Amino acid sequence: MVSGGQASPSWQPQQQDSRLEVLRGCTSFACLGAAHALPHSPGERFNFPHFFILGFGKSATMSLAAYLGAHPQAVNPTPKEPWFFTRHGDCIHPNSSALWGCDQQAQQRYLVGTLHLDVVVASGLTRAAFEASPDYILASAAVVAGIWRELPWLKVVVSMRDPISQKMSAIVHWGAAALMYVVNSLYDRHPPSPFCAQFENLTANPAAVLADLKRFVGLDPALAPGELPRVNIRKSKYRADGWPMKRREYEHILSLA
Ligand SMILES: Nc1ncnc2c1ncn2[C@@H]1O[C@H](COP(=O)(O)OS(=O)(=O)O)[C@@H](OP(=O)(O)O)[C@H]1O
Repeated sequence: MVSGGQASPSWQPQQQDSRLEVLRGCTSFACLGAAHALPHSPGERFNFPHFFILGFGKSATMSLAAYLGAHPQAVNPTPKEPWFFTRHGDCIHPNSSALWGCDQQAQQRYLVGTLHLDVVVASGLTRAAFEASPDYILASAAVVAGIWRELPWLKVVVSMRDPISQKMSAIVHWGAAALMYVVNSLYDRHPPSPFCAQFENLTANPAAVLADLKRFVGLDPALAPGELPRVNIRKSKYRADGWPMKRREYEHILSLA
């Protein structure tokens, strides 16, 4: 067993340990790693955490997170956007040349308080914890490598949108056309490859894209909510009738795209 949830690098799972037993009480990524080195027992369905949703701004990321979060097998994070690896986990230590790692107490808060490890363990790994922090998609190579080092089993969902309409939406919502980068190749390189939810396909044919998405993350399609919600809809809040775009505005968007 892992004492206090702290798996030391030399710790080796005993034959009688099950993944679930090791996970119970884990308070560190090292402990999660030790648990995931053990095979699933029959009936266990998910890893912990199981997937991240990484969306480019204005690509229906919040609707996707709401859709998957409404699935009875999903466990929603608290808060919805934890920003753990980039802001709140004390993961990047300035003035240090060592590999980054996240603060130990912050890891515990994240695994237990944010991702609800106890709920997932109580379900016998039949529920999937996830999170959706928008800025992970733009994180530095060091942060992305760190995420993979700590959670190599993670499944990644990326939402994307045609850059022109993405920027128009950003101008309406935020007053500025946010830059959009290509998916960090480090996400791309790590198996399994991310699932790309392309906004135009998703909104034109939600049933087909959502069916593929549920297959990818392993949530039971029979239990899924019926429809993709409409979160952050421009028409309900902002400039419902659009605005006469100036040529220089359009050229600016084109230059960003
Ligand atoms: N179900 C559905 N159908 C059609 N369109 C949808 C849907 N859900 C979200 N959206 C559109 O996605 C835009 C908001 O995206 P995000 O939630 O990713 O925005 S944010 O970056 O998190 O603020 C925003 O785009 P615009 O309306 O073009 O501004 C939403 O309208």
